[in-house]
Amino acid sequence: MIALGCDHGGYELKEAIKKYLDKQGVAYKDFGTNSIESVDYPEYAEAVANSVASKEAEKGILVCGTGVGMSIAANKVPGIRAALISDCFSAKATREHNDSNILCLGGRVLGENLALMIVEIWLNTAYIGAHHAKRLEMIQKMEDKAKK
Ligand SMILES: O=C(CO)[C@H](O)[C@H](O)[C@H](O)COP(=O)(O)O
Repeated sequence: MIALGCDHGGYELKEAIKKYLDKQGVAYKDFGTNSIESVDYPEYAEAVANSVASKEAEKGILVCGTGVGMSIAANKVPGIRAALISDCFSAKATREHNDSNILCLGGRVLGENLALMIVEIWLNTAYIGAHHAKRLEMIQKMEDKAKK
């Protein structure tokens, strides 16, 4: 299951992503928001990040105006590797190298076609491990130190 969340700046793109996931038969849980009425993105970032960190969701997708606020907020939750992506190369690389578990997108930045291409690549690319695993372990150690 994919956890989805957005603020008012990402609402339209989140709805387009839902239609895409429906067509692909991919299950999702929509954590809102559910209109273009102004809301505060950290609330939705936290809900989606908690769903991913607790393993309720396999991955998450967050959309705000730029994707920046969502990525900053989601990355505060231990275990989250949220990646703000606006191109296809990085969509593939962040799955292969970073094992990113949340994709952040800018609803006011990306056209719908490019955004959906990024979603498709990101959802369908596997983490390759190998020498990248050491780097993820280093990030994990940073989180462990911050907890103390
Ligand atoms: O958090 C953001 C920027 O880092 C998002 O783009 C928000 O959607 C944006 O800040 C919302 O702005 P608004 O003036 O409240 O519409």
